[in-house]
Amino acid sequence: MTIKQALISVSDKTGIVEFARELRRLGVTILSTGGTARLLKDAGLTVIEVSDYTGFPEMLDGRVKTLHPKIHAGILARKDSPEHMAAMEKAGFSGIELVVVNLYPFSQTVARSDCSLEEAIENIDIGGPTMVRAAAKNYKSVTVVTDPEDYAPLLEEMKSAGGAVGQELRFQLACKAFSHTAAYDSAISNYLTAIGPEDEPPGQRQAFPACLNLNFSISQHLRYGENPHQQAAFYRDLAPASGSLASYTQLQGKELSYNNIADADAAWECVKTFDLPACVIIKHANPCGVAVADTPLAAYQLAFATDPTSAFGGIIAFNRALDGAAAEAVIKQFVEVVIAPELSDDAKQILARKTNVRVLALPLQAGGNTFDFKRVGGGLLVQTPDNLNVAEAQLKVVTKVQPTPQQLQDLLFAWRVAKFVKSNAIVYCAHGQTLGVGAGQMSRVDSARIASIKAQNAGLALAGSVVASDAFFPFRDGLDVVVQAGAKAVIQPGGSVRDEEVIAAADEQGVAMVLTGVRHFRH
Ligand SMILES: NC(=O)c1ncn([C@@H]2O[C@H](COP(=O)(O)O)[C@@H](O)[C@H]2O)c1NC=O
Repeated sequence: MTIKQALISVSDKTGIVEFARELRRLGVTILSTGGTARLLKDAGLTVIEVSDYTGFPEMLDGRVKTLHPKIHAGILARKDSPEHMAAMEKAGFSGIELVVVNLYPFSQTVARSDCSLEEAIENIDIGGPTMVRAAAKNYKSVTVVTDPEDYAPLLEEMKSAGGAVGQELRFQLACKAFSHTAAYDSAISNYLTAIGPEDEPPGQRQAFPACLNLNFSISQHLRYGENPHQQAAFYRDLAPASGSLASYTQLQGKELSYNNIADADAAWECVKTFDLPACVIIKHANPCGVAVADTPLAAYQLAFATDPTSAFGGIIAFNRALDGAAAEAVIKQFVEVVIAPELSDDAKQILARKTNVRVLALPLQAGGNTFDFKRVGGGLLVQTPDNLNVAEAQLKVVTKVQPTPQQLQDLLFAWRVAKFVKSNAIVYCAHGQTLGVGAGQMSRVDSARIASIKAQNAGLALAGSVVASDAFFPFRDGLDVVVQAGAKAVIQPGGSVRDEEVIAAADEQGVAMVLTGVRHFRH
């Protein structure tokens, strides 16, 4: 479909002058709205103002600019329909073969904490989506562009095809256009259904919209899901939070699997919470070894030592640049995925010896998802993420014995790890290293037993260790198990009806206990 006439009306004016200049070189007539037309004219381009074209001036503060039959008939007329063409001729209208529109910045506007409802409403674009949807519907006759990233490929195609655009690209751009307006309307619906009919101060807004619209775009089709008989795909947020897993760059290795991505996320979120150089090894969504040390190599060696059996086929994440020494150690074990903020050239070369190992580089930045989701039959559970990190000042010592400064440091480390272990979680630690992890048990006392068995299997002594419990001890039995195993200090939320009995048991056995006042269930 050869492009003779284009309509350009954009809020985001990135690259528009250069693009329009190339269109003019290809002999395209340009129709344009107020601000866009001014910009193009100032750049020396010949442009027809939409208001001159329709003979109808913009009105109502720009609420009506392009909403005119001459524009919409030009976009919606089917070139392959003799009836449409005859009707156009009778009306004296000409066709518009290219629509270049991007919308008022609604999401950016409402993201501002001082945005009023009135301002939000004025940033709801009406004429733009109308043209975009019309052009996308009529993609067999019209090309629609909503993203400046598409200017270059479109020009390339037009230049190579004498000013025409093929059906494949027109269809692709139409799909993108409908996704664009869907995401736009989703943002409006999410915003408006989260507030009342009156303009409320932003602080009083409900966090949860009455109608929750989610927009994700496909990042990759996966070979299969959690199991080979399940089909799967990975979708990314349209704008992933900074430093989140979806922003990874894969440097080498086999294609990521569904389980790889889930475990890589757990590893990355966990390792990101540490300030010191840290290493986290994940298996089946649980940390099987975590450590902080002076170097990535030392952190890896300590993390691996926690549970070498489970580390087999694990996902390993670092919060520091991976150097050659650490890479050399890592490739000695069977590893599925290695993640680091960056990798030295040495590390890259060493990992390249194991061509199957997936290596991901991810910017180490703060930021995370706004909501966590869990699908249940016929519904969706939504919550804010568990991004609470307890500080030393918030801890309450409840026993006669006070923890030593070293124990306090280890208790905080153990507490951070416990947050990433499936409940019921029991985590033994010492000197910035996990010694035994009990995960996902239905009873806390069993988790405590399993964690000590695992430490024993790894040849790690628990005498003098500290231990974290992700939620309170409902009875003294769990505490008795960890003390018997050798723990000398315990961190737990408190809040059980039997707290007194549990604290008395700690006093009786001469161990220190600190309460966090918050729990970290993870399911
Ligand atoms: N009302 C209309 O008829 C209308 N037609 C186009 N727009 C929008 O106006 C913006 C461009 O305006 P300008 O060219 O004046 O900078 C674009 O984001 C476009 O989507 C309109 N604005 C809002 O609805």
